[in-house]
Amino acid sequence: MSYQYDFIVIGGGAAGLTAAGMGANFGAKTLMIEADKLGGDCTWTGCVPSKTLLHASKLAAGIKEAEAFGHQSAKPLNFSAILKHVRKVREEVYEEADDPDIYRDMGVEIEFGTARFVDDHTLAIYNEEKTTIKEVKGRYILIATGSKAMVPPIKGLDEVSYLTNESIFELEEQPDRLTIIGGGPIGIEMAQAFQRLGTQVTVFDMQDRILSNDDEELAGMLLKRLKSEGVEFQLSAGVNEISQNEDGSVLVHVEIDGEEITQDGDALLVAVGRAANYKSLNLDEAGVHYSKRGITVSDRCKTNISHIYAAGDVTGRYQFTHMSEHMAKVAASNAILKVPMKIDTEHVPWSTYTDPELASVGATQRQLVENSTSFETYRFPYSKVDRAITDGDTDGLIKIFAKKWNGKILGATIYGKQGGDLIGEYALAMKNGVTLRNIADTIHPYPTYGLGVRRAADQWYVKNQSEWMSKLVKKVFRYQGEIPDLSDKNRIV
Ligand SMILES: Cc1cc2nc3c(=O)[nH]c(=O)nc-3n(C[C@H](O)[C@H](O)[C@H](O)COP(=O)(O)OP(=O)(O)OC[C@H]3O[C@@H](n4cnc5c(N)ncnc54)[C@H](O)[C@@H]3O)c2cc1C
Ligand SMILES: NC(=O)c1ccc[n+]([C@@H]2O[C@H](COP(=O)([O-])OP(=O)(O)OC[C@H]3O[C@@H](n4cnc5c(N)ncnc54)[C@H](O)[C@@H]3O)[C@@H](O)[C@H]2O)c1
Repeated sequence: MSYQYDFIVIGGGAAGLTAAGMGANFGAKTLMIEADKLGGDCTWTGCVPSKTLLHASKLAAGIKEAEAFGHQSAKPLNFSAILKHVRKVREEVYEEADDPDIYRDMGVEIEFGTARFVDDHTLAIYNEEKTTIKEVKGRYILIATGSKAMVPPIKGLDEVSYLTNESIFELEEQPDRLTIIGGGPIGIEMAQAFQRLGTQVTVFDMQDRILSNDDEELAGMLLKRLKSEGVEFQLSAGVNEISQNEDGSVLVHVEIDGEEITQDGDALLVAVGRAANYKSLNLDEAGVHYSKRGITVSDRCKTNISHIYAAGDVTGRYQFTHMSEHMAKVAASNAILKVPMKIDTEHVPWSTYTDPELASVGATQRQLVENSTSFETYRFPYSKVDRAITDGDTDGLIKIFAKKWNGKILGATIYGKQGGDLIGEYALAMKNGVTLRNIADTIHPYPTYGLGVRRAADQWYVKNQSEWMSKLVKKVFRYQGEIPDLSDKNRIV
């Protein structure tokens, strides 16, 4: 069979862009098909606008803090100007990283339109009027069509106006009161951003905690911080119904502990998870297997059809930009280069970009306990990180889960300033077999937050210091001092 293309990539988000670039780089005749604009969720409706808004809200909080130091107050903030700035930054990122010409220069051909399978090697590309523009055949095909906000089956939701990540960054007017359903990363980041910009935020979650994929203790610290900033939380809250007042405000009817409460808000954000984008693809024509969660792939990002791969959010596995890129690399390596590569499931880092940040890598404490893995927890509070003290925010804690006898790191989690950046050091260490002892013995500059990473690793030495060894040293060298009390298991040095 002859194919027009060696490699066809459907979707031009983080996964698609990475894979298409790789394909062209290795001489595969590559076509990328995109239904909208290159850049996908991350650039337009996800990471970039959310992180820009969080930064704007951090500045707003900083202005308030500066007033306490005697600085003159700035002008009241202009919400629509802030949102305009958010949208401008998106354009900048697009021009710098996602502009089609960047990819054309790499040798990638691009077609704008929606792709659907005609058979397992053929795709029809159609426009908004549903007219087929052309049909293309590819030897290898990568599906990277991402995800969109999941709409939960709550009574009345389809009759009210509500926001998702696709519409929240298009707001022109600031809501006085914002109700958020969902205490996951999207709900929590937006809760802090809007609260700091002056909106009264209330978050509802059906679980009894927020950020359920993160360490319970650290997520609890973040919850406390957000409450202290004025965000209201209703947890273990099952939303029964949603309705709208005549003035446009949205009523959320919730049951908590058997009691009905009604929350009135000027706007409602629904952030209860993601739904994979596969319905437009006609997967049955290609025989590709999928479930409600997304397209089923192996650890090599291969579907059940040997020449069709899938990567990123559409697989429903790890819904992060860096994992979309990583999966795309795995898929392209296997398809184009025939280099067997698997998804690195053991060293996945993630971070929620609140202030302070909450970041993790590797196994969580809960996973280790569930798997009956033996481990020790090494803790180090930000109140002992000098840089946190000089910056005036010591709210934070580093926790490392590691093997006691050799300091092998199994997982790490950080709640505190720069947590998202710091977690990369543990990811690098874990991936390359660097132990807590190695980190403890590595010189880190003073006074940085990174020094906290080293001092947390020092705790491995502290916990492994035994009384008999200290006594032996004292005896051999005939020292005169007292051996400190080493019996306190929670001693932090
Ligand atoms: C508010 C928010 C904040 C986030 N913040 C972070 C963060 O800080 N860090 C992080 O790592 N992750 C973050 N994420 C997650 C991140 O945005 C996604 O994991 C990532 O963008 C997924 O990339 P992707 O390539 O798989 O899909 P997408 O970026 O969604 O790209 C899929 C592309 O496929 C196109 N497409 C769909 N169907 C078709 C079709 N049939 N034919 C042709 N094209 C099609 C779409 O138009 C889209 O451009 C955030 C998400 C949200 C919603
Ligand atoms: N910083 C980041 O890396 C970042 C930021 C935002 C989003 N993301 C990605 O996007 C994904 C989606 O984020 P998300 O926050 O929408 O989803 P999520 O699945 O992570 O969290 C959804 C929350 O909504 C709650 N929920 C679900 N249905 C509910 C209902 N009917 N009533 C009340 N609560 C309900 C769940 O208990 C959960 O806590 C994340 O998992 C993450 O992969 C990443």
